[in-house]
Amino acid sequence: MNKIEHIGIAVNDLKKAVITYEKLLNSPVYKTEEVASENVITAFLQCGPNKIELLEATAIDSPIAQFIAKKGEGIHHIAFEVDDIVAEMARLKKEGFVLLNDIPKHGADNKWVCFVHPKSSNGVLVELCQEIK
Ligand SMILES: CC[C@@H](C(=O)O)C(=O)SCCNC(=O)CCNC(=O)[C@H](O)C(C)(C)COP(=O)(O)OP(=O)(O)OC[C@H]1O[C@@H](n2cnc3c(N)ncnc32)[C@H](O)[C@@H]1OP(=O)(O)O
Ligand SMILES: [Co+2]
Repeated sequence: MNKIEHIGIAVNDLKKAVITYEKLLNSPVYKTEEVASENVITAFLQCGPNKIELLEATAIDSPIAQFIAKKGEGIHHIAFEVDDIVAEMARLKKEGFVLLNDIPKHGADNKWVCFVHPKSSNGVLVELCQEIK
């Protein structure tokens, strides 16, 4: 894995969270994008070399709605950049990690993504991201 690609934060109200994080980071949102397959709407901010992804649920069965119902707003996942997501998925599967999708899914910000179950990674939901070229 190359580096942390983004940190995902689950929020109740994206518009309000954008105002808060733009003030906090002193940096504007550079992209908002709905990902219908995940039932989320996202907003991205840059903080130096790092990215923050704010996520609001667009449906009650969204993973974000379920997370907030159980744990409240907060850090939802850490995403790591990889060069070859299929190879990395195979490596992690062989190491015994539980992958939440068998083939890469289309994520936000022009990425292929795959999730690792938080029970496999000490209570942290991990996302693998590969840029779509
Ligand atoms: C916008 C696209 C993309 C991007 O490009 O960046 C995204 O980031 S999309 C983000 C939203 N999508 C996802 O999260 C997809 C993957 N997530 C899932 O498949 C599920 O949310 C889950 C992780 C399997 C949890 O679903 P749930 O129905 O609750 O599953 P389980 O019953 O198997 O497990 C429950 C267990 O896990 C704890 N949990 C749930 N979510 C998280 C989390 N984000 N971080 C840490 N722990 C989490 C939950 O509290 C339960 O724990 P126990 O109560 O102790 O059993
Ligand atoms: Co993400």
